[in-house]
Amino acid sequence: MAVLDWSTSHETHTGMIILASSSPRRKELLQQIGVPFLVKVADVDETPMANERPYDYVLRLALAKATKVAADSDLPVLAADTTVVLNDRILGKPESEQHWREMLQAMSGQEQQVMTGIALVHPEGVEALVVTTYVRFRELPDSMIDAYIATGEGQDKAGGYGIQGMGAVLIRGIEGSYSNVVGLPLTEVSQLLQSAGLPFWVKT
Ligand SMILES: Cc1cn([C@H]2C[C@H](O)[C@@H](COP(=O)(O)OP(=O)(O)OP(=O)(O)O)O2)c(=O)[nH]c1=O
Repeated sequence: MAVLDWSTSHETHTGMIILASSSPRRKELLQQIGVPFLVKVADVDETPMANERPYDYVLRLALAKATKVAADSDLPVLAADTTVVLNDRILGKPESEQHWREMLQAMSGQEQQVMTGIALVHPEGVEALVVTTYVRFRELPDSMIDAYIATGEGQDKAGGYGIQGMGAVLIRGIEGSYSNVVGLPLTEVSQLLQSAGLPFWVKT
């Protein structure tokens, strides 16, 4: 398969979609499975609604991002939203160093869920779903939390860590999709594209 930087290519191409995301991780993941795409960023308020369940929250935001970008686009639009869920509570991106430390302390030795909502808006309709991965953290001594915060790595990420980076050492194990934790569940994305009739290299 030829390697092209689809995300910066502006030539029209069969199967081209728009990725409605500012996330470099999502861009890399979509490139990884050979989907041709352009990037358009969806500016959406990510504040949870009062008493909103995490599942409903990630689904709502994925749909909001996809439909916002689709309003000005002719191509199919894919969007996603990832959050970390601990005891049914949404842990978003750290708002301060204190908040970040508290999140890591709360996740120490615990199992959390990482939920990603994905939405695809295409000429035939709108499809959306949520994928959940279970992530178990090791016990984190305060010295390790301090050292991880000092790396700055998890600051822009849900839950304040990145499994794909140094954050890998915080984790005892996962059950479910790895790419889902990084921000885009690739198996489900491929299934969504196929069910919408979009050309994809996996033939079933
Ligand atoms: C838990 C975890 C999250 N993340 C990332 C995935 C998402 O990019 C981010 C969660 O924030 P999101 O709001 O889902 O995404 P975003 O703000 O980065 O991008 P956009 O809304 O424009 O699509 O956290 C990791 O990269 N690694 C991890 O281990």
